Amino acid sequence: MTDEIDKAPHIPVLLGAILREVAPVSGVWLDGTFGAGGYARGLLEGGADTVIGVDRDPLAFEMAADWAGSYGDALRLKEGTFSNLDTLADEPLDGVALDLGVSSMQLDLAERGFSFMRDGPLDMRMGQIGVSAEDLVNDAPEKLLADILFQYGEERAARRIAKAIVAERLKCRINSTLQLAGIVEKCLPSKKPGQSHPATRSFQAIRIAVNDEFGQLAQGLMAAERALRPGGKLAVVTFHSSEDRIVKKFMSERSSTGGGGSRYAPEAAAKVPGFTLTPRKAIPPDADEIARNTRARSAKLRIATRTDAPAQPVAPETLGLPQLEGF
Ligand SMILES: C[S@@+](CC[C@H](N)C(=O)[O-])C[C@H]1O[C@@H](n2cnc3c(N)ncnc32)[C@H](O)[C@@H]1O
Repeated sequence: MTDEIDKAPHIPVLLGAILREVAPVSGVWLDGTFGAGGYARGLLEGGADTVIGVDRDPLAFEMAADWAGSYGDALRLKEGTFSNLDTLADEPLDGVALDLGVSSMQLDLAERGFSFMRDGPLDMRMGQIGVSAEDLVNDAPEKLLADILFQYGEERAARRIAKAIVAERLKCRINSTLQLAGIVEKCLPSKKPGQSHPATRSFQAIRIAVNDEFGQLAQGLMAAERALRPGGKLAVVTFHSSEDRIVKKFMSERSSTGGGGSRYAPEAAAKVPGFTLTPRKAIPPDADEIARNTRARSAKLRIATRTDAPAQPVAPETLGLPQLEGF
């Protein structure tokens, strides 16, 4: 099955910027999105003593089998989700890196069902457990489908597409990627040159729902706060605005002192920041990186440095996580 994977080397996004910003790299890092191993290798070559490579997709480790051993004990691979990354590390961490989304290996394999360009079963699960895209598309109530398309894909035609999906599934089960892409395409004006494929936002939304990507991210950021030692670095690369909003809100909430108590509201205790923002703003890829790798176009890197304050959970509302009724 792995023959379908494009043999062109995977180009890790914003890895150079991470290595530059956190320099000198040292100690134990956890790469929570191992994928093709680009970050893990970069961190090891850049000075990390150990990298714990985590991925929810066992394919990532299958694909690394021919090179991972050359790093000996310095590279430890663990199948799992980064939402509980603190339980996957045995020692306080010097760094956590997250490079969100799907890998090109996953997109390349038609049978994984991520791509509207390749016909395959409507699966979209990064790990091989849980509800698939086929289950969601055929069983979810119309309102929930519309909410998913709107909230997770920012798809303005969400209601129209959800209605078309429900009409189609009354006739036959929707079970292939091209079948779903066709339904979406019929609801939208045809693609003009330079525009993305009409099904892009719907596929993104359904993938995010199937893999609970926003919930994973929120939990993963809190788990990183628990796992990092004082001075440890949290580096997160996102690819769309909803993901970046969650990271930005988390980092801003956990790096603020929140005004603290005042004579009018003495009960509002000052917050003790778990991170400082280093740097304060998101780092985009430079023109060279975008020219080399179009996937980097929409990427943003945010980095925060752990303080010695105890870790504190952050409520989902504070992070602006969409609350979907019935999901
Ligand atoms: C964009 S790729 C990472 C590419 C990697 N940085 C590299 O340079 O090769 C994202 C990877 O993260 C994995 N992933 C996504 N969400 C995850 C989660 N919540 N827990 C663990 N792995 C996850 C996916 O399965 C995929 O392999």
